[in-house]
Amino acid sequence: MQINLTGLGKRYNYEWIFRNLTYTFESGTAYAILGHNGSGKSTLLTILAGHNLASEGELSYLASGKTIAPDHAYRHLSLTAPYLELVEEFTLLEMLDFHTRFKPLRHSLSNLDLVDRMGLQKSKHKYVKDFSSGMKQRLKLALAIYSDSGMLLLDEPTTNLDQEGVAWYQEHIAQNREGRLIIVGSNIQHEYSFCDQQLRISDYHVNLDKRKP
Ligand SMILES: Nc1ncnc2c1ncn2[C@@H]1O[C@H](COP(=O)(O)OP(=O)(O)OP(=O)(O)O)[C@@H](O)[C@H]1O
Repeated sequence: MQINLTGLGKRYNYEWIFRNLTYTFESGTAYAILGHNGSGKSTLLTILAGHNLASEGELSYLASGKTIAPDHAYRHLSLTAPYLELVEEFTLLEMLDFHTRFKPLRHSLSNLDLVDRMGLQKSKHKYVKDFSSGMKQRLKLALAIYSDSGMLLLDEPTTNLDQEGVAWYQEHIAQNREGRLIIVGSNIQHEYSFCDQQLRISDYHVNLDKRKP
C-alpha cells in the first residue's frame, strides 16, 4: 500500500488547517502524525480515510502498484477514532458478527478468538452500552488491528485505556504491524513510540506572519 499526497491542503470556511503537504506513506512503515490540540491531526486522518475531502492538492492510493479509486480505499483500511461509535445495542458477540460480515479478520481468526485476544471472555454476552469506556476502546482497537486490512489508521488510540490497556495496545500492534501501513495521530509518546517516521502537522500550518508585507 502507498498513499501519495501532493500539495494537500484543508480549510474549514476561511481557516486553513494545513497547506502544501507533500508526503508519501508506505507499507511496512509506521508513521506518527504529531501536533498540539487542534493542529489538524484528526482532520488529516479523516482525509486519508476518505471520510473528509481535501480543499486543494491531490491524494492517491496504490495497492500492489495499481491505483485504487479513492471511493474504494475504505476496503483496504481500518480506522479507529474517538468520534467513531460502536453499536451500543449489540452484545459483544453480535458486534463482532456484524463487523466481520463487512470486514473479515486477519489470520482467519474466529470471533471467539478475537474475544480471547481482547481478554473479554466474561463479557461476550454483555451489551456494548454496558461496557466501561476502557472496554469500548479495547474493542474499537481490536476491530481495527485485527481487520484484514493493509492500512491501519489510529486516532488517539489509547483514549480511556489504563496502564494495562496501553500495554495491551502496544503488544497487539507489535504482533500485527508487519507489512502494514500504520498511521497514528497522537501527542502522547506511548501511543506512537513504535513509529518509524514522524510528520509534524504544524510544519504545514499557514504562517500568517510570513504573509505580512
Ligand atoms: N467540521 C469542522 N468545521 C469547522 N472546523 C473544524 C471542523 N473539524 C475540525 N475543525 C477545526 O480544525 C482544526 C483542527 O482540528 P482537528 O480535530 O483536526 O485537530 P487535532 O490535532 O486532531 O486536535 P486534538 O489533538 O484536540 O484531537 C481545529 O481548529 C478545529 O476547530
